[in-house]
Order: sequence, then structure tokens, then C-alpha cells
Amino acid sequence: MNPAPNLVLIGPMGAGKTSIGKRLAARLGLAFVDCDHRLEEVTGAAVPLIFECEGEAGFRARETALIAELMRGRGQLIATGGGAVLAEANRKQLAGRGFVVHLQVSVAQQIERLGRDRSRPLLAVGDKRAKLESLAVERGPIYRDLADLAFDADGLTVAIAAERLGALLEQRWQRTEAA
Ligand SMILES: Nc1ncnc2c1ncn2[C@@H]1O[C@H](COP(=O)(O)OP(=O)(O)OP(=O)(O)O)[C@@H](O)[C@H]1O
Ligand SMILES: O=C(O)C1=C[C@@H](O)[C@@H](O)[C@H](O)C1
Ligand SMILES: [Mg+2]
Repeated sequence: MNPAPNLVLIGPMGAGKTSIGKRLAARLGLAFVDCDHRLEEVTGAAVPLIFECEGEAGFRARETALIAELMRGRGQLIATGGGAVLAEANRKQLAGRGFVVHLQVSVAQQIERLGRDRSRPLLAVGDKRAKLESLAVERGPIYRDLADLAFDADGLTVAIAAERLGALLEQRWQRTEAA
């Protein structure tokens, strides 16, 4: 049990952080914030354009600043981007004031969901499967170490996953009102 004022979703691209997160926030009465979407609102540019103009380093710097700002708040469900856990500063922020849920997904399922996706610059490569596999090797242990709870939504619809995860969180997450 990690009492915390916010709920945080981490996990690989296509795990459902955005889509399950939106429904889960409504079910739990939390304000939904999607980090990628917030960065797009603030910059007025889509994620691929931010990568193009500022490089991945520029995107990561913006992501880190946003996470630090968001984690000062409470009562939020924060859907992170897939690479948000890479920076130690982000991990400290997320774990410090968040109950962290790792949404798990297989590479096969990622391919099904993201095969034709053009909004994720890291997947703008010839061999998506190889890229997703190497990211899974690199990032899997980081997601596992940071998480208070792991949830596998493979084979579940977004609605059912949100419902089941919501029920689990009612038992496992002690929501605090910490300032
Ligand atoms: N459980 C699910 N069942 C069916 N489709 C899903 C499920 N979860 C996600 N999807 C679909 O997969 C796609 C990617 O999901 P989503 O954008 O929620 O992933 P994400 O974890 O937020 O990824 P990213 O790290 O890139 O932000 C969307 O089209 C979404 O509708
Ligand atoms: O896995 C990643 O590194 C990323 C995932 C997306 O959510 C975006 O944050 C961006 O495309 C990078
Ligand atoms: Mg997302």
C-alpha cells in the first residue's frame, strides 16, 4: 500500500494509458491529465513535430517540467507517455506523490494496436516489432521497479479493463488529500 494523492499510469506505447486512463478517471472521480496531450496543447504542436523541431531531448525536457508541475497537484489520474519513466527525476516525482500502475501489454498486442500509427515518432522505423522488442527489454525492468501495481489488460476491452482496474484500486490504493 502506497498512500498517495494521485494515480499514475505507466507502461509501453499502446498499453492503454490514455484510453483506459480516461475511463478510469471518470469511474474514480479523478481529473484526467494525459501528458502527451497536455504537451501538445501547451506547445501547439503534435508530438512528432516537437521531436522534429527540438529533438527527443527537447521533448524529454518538456515532459520532465510538466511532470514536476503536475505532481504538485492532487486528485488527478496522470497518463504518462511511454518514455516518461526513463529520467530518474521523473521517477522520483511520480513515485513521491503517485500510486503508480504499470499497464502491461505484449509486443504482439502493441503491433496490432499501433501497426499503422503515425503519431509516435519512435515507431517511425522500418521494423516496428524489433523496435518495440528492444524498448521492452530496456524499459520493462524500469516499469516493474517503479510500479505499486501491475495490471495486464491484454484481451480486455478498454471499458472492461477500466472497470476491473477501478475495482482493484478501490482495494489497493489509499487516496490521500495531502497538500
Ligand atoms: N484494452 C484495449 N483494447 C483494445 N484497444 C485498446 C486497448 N487499449 C488501448 N487500445 C487502443 O490502442 C491504441 C493505443 O492506446 P493508447 O493511446 O491508450 O496507448 P498509450 O498507452 O496511451 O500509448 P502512449 O505511450 O504512446 O501514449 C488506441 O487506438 C486504443 O484505442
Ligand atoms: O515511448 C515513448 O518514448 C513515447 C511514447 C509516447 O507516449 C510519447 O510520449 C512519445 O511518442 C514517446
Ligand atoms: Mg498515451
